[in-house]
Parts: sequence; C-alpha cells; structure tokens
Amino acid sequence: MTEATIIDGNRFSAGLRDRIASEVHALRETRHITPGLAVVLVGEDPASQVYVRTKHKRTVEVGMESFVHTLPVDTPEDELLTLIAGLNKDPAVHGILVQLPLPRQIDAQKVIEAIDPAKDVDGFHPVNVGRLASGGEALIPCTPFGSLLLLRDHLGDLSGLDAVVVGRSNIVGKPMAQLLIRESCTVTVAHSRTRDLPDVVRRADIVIAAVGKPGMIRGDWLKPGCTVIDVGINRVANPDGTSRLVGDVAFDEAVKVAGAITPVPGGVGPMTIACLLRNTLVACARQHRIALDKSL
Ligand SMILES: NC(=O)C1=CN([C@@H]2O[C@H](COP(=O)(O)OP(=O)(O)OC[C@H]3O[C@@H](n4cnc5c(N)ncnc54)[C@H](OP(=O)(O)O)[C@@H]3O)[C@@H](O)[C@H]2O)C=CC1
Ligand SMILES: Nc1nc(=O)c2c([nH]1)NC[C@@H]1CN(c3ccc(C(=O)N[C@@H](CCC(=O)O)C(=O)O)cc3)C=[N+]21
Repeated sequence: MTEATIIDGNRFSAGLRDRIASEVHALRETRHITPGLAVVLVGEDPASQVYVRTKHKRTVEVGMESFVHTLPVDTPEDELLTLIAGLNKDPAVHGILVQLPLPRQIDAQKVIEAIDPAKDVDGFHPVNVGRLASGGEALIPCTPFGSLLLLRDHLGDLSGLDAVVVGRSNIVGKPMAQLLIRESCTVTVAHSRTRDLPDVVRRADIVIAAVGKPGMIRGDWLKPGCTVIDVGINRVANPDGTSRLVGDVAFDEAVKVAGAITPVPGGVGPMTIACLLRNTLVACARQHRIALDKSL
C-alpha cells in the first residue's frame, strides 16, 4: 500500500512568509509604514519562552517591528491591563498577542477583551469570534487559519467533504469548525464526551486533531485516503532522558492509511507563526485603510 503524502508546513509557511515580506517591503517603500507586533509574555514557562523567541525572530525576518514585553510571573492583573491599554494606543503597534496560558491571578478572558479588536492578531476577542461566526471582516485565529491554508493547498475545493474536528477549545477547535463550515464542509465537532470517537472519526474525509493527548488518534480509526491535520504539540520523554515533540495522531500508523498527513514538528506549528505575521500585516493595512494582495 502507498504511504500518505506528508504535508510540509515548513515549506508552505516559508513561502507565505516570503509573500508577507514583499508586502511589508512595499508598505515601507510606498507608504513609509512598518507593521509592528507586540508580544506579551507573563512568567518564565520554558515552552512559552521558546515560542516567543521564535515569533520575534520570524517577525524581524519579514521586516516588521517586534516589541516583546516580558513580565514577572506574579504581575497583578491590573498591571497587565494597563500595559495593554498603552499598546492599544501606540500607533507603532498594529498587532498585540498575549501568550497563553496566563498565571492563575490573571483572568485570561478579561485580558483578551481588553485588546483592541482591530489589533487582536490572535482573533480571540469576542468581536472577532462573532465576525468569524457571522461572516464579517474578522481577524482569524492563526492555528485554524494555517490548518485551512494547508488543506486548501492539498485538496483544492473542500465543499461537500465530511470534516471531523476533535477538540472544541476557543483557540483551535471552535474556530476551525467555523472555517470549515465557511468552506462548505459537513462539520462534526467531537470532544471528551463524544460517544464512540473512533466511529465518528472513521466517517471523515478531513480529520483535525486538536486534543493535547499524544498519539490518541489511531491508524485504524481513519478512513483510507483521508487528510489528517495534526494540531497537537506534545512533549514526550525518550528512554534516554531527552524529549521530543509528537502530535495527537499516532503518525506511524496513520501514514499507512491516510492520503495525506501533517507531521509534528514541521506541520501546523510553523503555519501558526506565519499566520500571526499575516494577521499583523492585515491588521496594519486595515488600520491604514490600505488594500492588500488578495492572496494573503
Ligand atoms: N500547532 C500549534 O500551533 C498549536 C498547537 N496546539 C496544541 O493543540 C492541542 C490542543 O490545544 P487546545 O485546543 O488549546 O487544548 P484544550 O486543552 O483547550 O482543548 C482540548 C480539547 O480536546 C478535548 N479532549 C480531551 N480529551 C479528549 C478525549 N479523550 N477524546 C476527545 N476529545 C478530548 C477536550 O474536550 P472537552 O472540551 O470535553 O474537555 C477539549 O475540547 C495541544 O496539544 C496544544 O499544544 C495549540 C495551539 C497552537
Ligand atoms: N496567545 C497565544 N497565541 C498562540 O498562538 C499560542 C499561545 N498563545 N500559546 C501557545 C500556543 C502554541 N503555539 C505554537 C506556535 C508555534 C509552534 C511551532 O512553531 N512549532 C514547531 C516546533 C517548535 C519546537 O521545536 O519546539 C513545529 O511544530 O514545527 C507550536 C505551537 C502558539 N500558541
């Protein structure tokens, strides 16, 4: 039997970042505007520090300005809200991302709602959530949008396909379902209370795994030839004491059944960062009422 096509998120995201870099260059040359992204990290979680460093590097690479704010783990909520109010007003900042999860003393929903929806490049503010659901001009959450770009690139038109999204979080599962509805898929959202998950997954032409459980989705749950987008990022221990990243799908099994699959790492992860830059560019252009290339 032939093995699944490996969907290369590193390659696709590099292409997207190139297109973004050209637009950023053009904005600078023609309008003297440089898009700026502010990233706020509260605390010293090592995984979050790695993401924030990677985001900074990629932001600078495409010619944007990067403002990183690192706050101590015991920062009071009102201090973070004051910082956000300042970033909302700062004309050099077009996008704001507050790295999640936040420490206990801070109400994440309150923080998300404090961000100006026009600068909410995560797409988590209720205004953007509502616009995505009702068809307006939203900023779209990066991970689902990146996943959709990979699906469209691989499958072309998605209309009429059966899609199963495993996971219903606000940051991945729910917005992914909204995007797939918009693409005219028939969408099922599964979660921890779903009965007979293997049977639900077996119906899908498109499987989106966003659970956070290493290798939970097994090869024999998949319809032969289906397309699998593995959003999961799980760090697991190797026998020798080192660690590695794995997805929510048992890759070695799935690759024998699926038609195409995203690897972890090198699949959805790099797309998330490229889409964050895309959203920053889109937010900047909208703030200045400038039209952008439709391909973005
Ligand atoms: N590649 C990337 O850029 C990103 C990757 N991620 C990764 O994606 C994964 C999911 O993240 P996130 O959405 O934030 O996670 P959450 O923990 O917020 O949500 C997990 C979802 O999975 C569901 N779930 C848990 N256990 C089961 C089960 N046994 N069967 C079916 N469903 C189950 C939960 O159901 P219920 O609602 O019933 O509890 C919940 O809806 C994680 O591995 C995370 O690291 C996240 C963001 C970006
Ligand atoms: N406000 C907010 N917005 C986010 O978008 C957000 C967040 N908080 N908190 C954490 C999650 C997770 N996330 C990832 C981004 C990139 C990779 C990524 O680039 N992964 C690489 C591997 C990186 C490595 O090797 O460690 C890959 O999959 O190839 C992964 C995960 C964004 N998140």
